[in-house]
Amino acid sequence: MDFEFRAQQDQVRRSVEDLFDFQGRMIGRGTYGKVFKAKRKEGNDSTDYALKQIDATGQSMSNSAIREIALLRELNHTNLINLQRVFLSHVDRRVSLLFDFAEHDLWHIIKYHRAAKASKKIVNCAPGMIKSILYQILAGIHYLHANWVLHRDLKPANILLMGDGAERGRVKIGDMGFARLFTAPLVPLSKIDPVVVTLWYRSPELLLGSHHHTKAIDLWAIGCILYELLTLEPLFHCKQDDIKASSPFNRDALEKIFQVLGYPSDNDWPGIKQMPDHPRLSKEGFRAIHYGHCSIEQWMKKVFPNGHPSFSLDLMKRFLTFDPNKRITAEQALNDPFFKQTPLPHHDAFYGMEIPYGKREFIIEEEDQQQQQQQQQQQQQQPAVQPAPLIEEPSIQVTQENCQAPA
Ligand SMILES: Cc1ccc(-n2nc(C(C)(C)C)cc2NC(=O)NCCO)cc1
Repeated sequence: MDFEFRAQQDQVRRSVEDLFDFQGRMIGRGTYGKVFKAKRKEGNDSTDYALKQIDATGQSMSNSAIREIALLRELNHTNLINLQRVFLSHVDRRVSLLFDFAEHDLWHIIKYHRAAKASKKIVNCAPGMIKSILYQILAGIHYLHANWVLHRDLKPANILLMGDGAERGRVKIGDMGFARLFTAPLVPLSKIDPVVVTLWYRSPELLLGSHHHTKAIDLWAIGCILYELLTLEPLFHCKQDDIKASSPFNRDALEKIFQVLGYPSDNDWPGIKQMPDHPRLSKEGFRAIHYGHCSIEQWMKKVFPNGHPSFSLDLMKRFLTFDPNKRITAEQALNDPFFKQTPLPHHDAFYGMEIPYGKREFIIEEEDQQQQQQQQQQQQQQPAVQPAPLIEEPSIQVTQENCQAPA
């Protein structure tokens, strides 16, 4: 290495700390890094950025950083998160990725509407909001699939939406890689298991041990997200006990899918018998007869006895098709008549409404928490405050009474 040239470069090269202010403004933490809300220190650029700091000390971390940079620099679509710049710091072996900052995401938006429903607070949403969000998700995923890129972990937390500004209401699909992106600020980050993943959006072929990740896997997840946007409840809500150790076969997740869709017949999914874990279905006591009365029509009739003004059950069924080879593609979904009916999808999903959702909250680092708690104790001479429990979604059975999803 030309150490003299490198020393010269280091002199002129400005570090991310020189250029951006982000200390104490962490908005996410996960398997390989932290994400901060950052602002330029100089000039009159008042834009907010998301700064992802990856500790590339370990081999796997630097491999994931390389993979992320290599992928994102090849992608360019209005509905995908945009990698603006990369900073490499030799000193602390840290990689910093600068992204557009998205104020909102579907995890928070759904949580907001659930809380409003629970407290019987009416929230005015534009009639076409869900349709616009769905259309933009499909547009972003269609672009990924057209470039032979699969997402593999679509879920509400990975569907970002821009706040007020030039791209107001624009969906930006990301991959936050956070098992629990947002926690109660008082929970020490070290208590969060970064590996726990949610099964709620996982397709039946993956649950039956398929080793082939396909585009259809992403479309199943979109069907689950659509349902959750409409009802504010996860469609296939199942216990998330120790998923790390278990095989892809998850009894609870499959049980929930069969309860909603019924048990797949050989005609529904001829290829089910070739699934690696198909033999476990009968061993684990699954019988078609147990689900004879179950179907998505029955399920939706229970949830929306009078139908729902802004969605198409046919389209929902096309996403939630057992056989991945029969499942709708992103391109077919974008061309569905649903998107040609008023209200038409809009590039601003919040078009025609005020944005009621709060701004992102900063996550307090564990050491800061301890410092804060010590200060609180000193002030109050009270016993140590126990960390608040993780925010877990309470599961409530969706009924017509409590199902007032955003229109
Ligand atoms: C290792 C790795 C982590 C994340 C990504 N990734 N992939 C995408 C898609 C949705 C455009 C495909 C986006 C990202 N990365 C991010 O969204 N990064 C922002 C905060 O983590 C890729 C690779």
